[in-house]
Amino acid sequence: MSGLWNFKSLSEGRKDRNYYKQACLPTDPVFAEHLLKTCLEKDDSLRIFKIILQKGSIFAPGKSNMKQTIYFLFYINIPKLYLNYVSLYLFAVPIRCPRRKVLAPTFSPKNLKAFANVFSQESGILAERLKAVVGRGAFSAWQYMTTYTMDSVCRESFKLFNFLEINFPIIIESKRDALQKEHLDPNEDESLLKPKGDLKTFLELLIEGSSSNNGYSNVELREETLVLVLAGTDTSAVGAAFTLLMLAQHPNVQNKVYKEARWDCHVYLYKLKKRLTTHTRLQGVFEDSYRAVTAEDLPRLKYLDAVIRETLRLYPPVPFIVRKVTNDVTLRKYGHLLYRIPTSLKPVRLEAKLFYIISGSLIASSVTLVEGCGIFISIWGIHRNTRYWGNDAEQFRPKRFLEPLPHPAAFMPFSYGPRACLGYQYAMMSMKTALATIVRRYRIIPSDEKYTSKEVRVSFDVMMKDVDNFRIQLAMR
Ligand code: HEM
Repeated sequence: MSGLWNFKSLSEGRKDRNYYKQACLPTDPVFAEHLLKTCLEKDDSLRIFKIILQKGSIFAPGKSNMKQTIYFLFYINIPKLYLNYVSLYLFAVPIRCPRRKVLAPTFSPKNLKAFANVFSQESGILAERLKAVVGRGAFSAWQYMTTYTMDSVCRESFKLFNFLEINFPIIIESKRDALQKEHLDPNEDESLLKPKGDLKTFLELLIEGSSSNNGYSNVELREETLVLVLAGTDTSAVGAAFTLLMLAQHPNVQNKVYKEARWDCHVYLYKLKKRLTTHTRLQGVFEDSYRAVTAEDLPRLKYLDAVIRETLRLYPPVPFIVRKVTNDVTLRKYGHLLYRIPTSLKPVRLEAKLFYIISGSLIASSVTLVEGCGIFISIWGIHRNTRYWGNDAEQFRPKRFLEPLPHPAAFMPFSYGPRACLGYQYAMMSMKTALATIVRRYRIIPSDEKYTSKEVRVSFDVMMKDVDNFRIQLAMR
């Protein structure tokens, strides 16, 4: 990951203060939190994605209207970190990002509950597919996990192949018509485009959310659906695949996850049996560990939740976020540390009054990031910052997530602030369902049993991945 630090930086010095024109790489949550709440535009270095996704949510302009420096100075002077958080939240003027406004209700609790059925069905299919590799030595889990997330998202989006063809406007129009018709006549037969049951596709939910004048146009609908497909597939697949690696390398952790899933299953079964004495034909479905995971199970799988979070801490699928400064932002000293700039980024002309050199890094009393400056928030660095996570920051220890966070922004795999990931809960539910289903059926073993704690080597291309392609083995329970 060191490559992340080797980009070129040019600093334009201005008198009395430190000005950074090009690069800023905070690894401290205090600064990251401030920057993520004040700098809402994506940097131009991401223009290749802008070309693909056009103005889709991830790159849509975000309007920041916070008086950043004042709030920041206010909250860094308050000693209790959680108070800092509350004060910033209360003082921040709400952000208006029209694209996000329409997209956000798609992830309402009601819709999420309905999506859980899809995860459950797709996890069952995933577990069946994995049967083919059980007991047959090492294989790459990547293709299985990415098929699972792609199938789940696409079932909720619409038929991907239709989407790839040019007839997207026709699909939208027919869906608009169908929804309107349904609205007028609720007894009408179900549209062929609509999946069975309560579940609405992402596209239908977005069209519904676009019924007012401020809703999406057809072009915007296409952009947002593409955003959901791209943002929601590989990210969750990477998260789940890294968790499989961690479970393979830490058998004790895996045992706890397994016990939690089984125990939970029994409690559920017990309650269900009491209720279902007359519905005996259903009992067989729930009698063994093959029972599908339901939306109600997910909140109870607390240890699994901690395991996934600890994995995302050590191996965040999106290891850094790129933003652009649109108004000068000043970061000031707090505690003993101000701002760490790797020596390779040492500016040519720096005119601050106070400098500290700590182990090859330059620490200044205040840093002003000028308009146009690109910011790389290092999620990787924040997640391994020993100041917050302790000296064992590099260790896999899921128990940390059963305790309060050391700082609200110390854990941010889904980013932080007004432009944080919209699919956060969706992703957690999807990963939990798949992992709980796999662990209940199979024992996960490292690709080479001799190296149980082999260090994971990562590479970075758009997302962070395992160089060895997430290789594991499976055995029947
Ligand atoms: C483990 C899985 C995931 C991770 C690690 C992840 C991470 C992220 C990160 C870091 C950002 C923000 C980038 C920034 O702050 O500039 C983001 C934005 C976004 N994500 Fe996710 N994501 C995940 C899953 C999903 C899923 C499943 C969906 C939807 C189905 C989704 C939809 C979005 C959208 C729409 C945005 C743009 C939000 C905005 O700019 O207003 N993500 N995600």
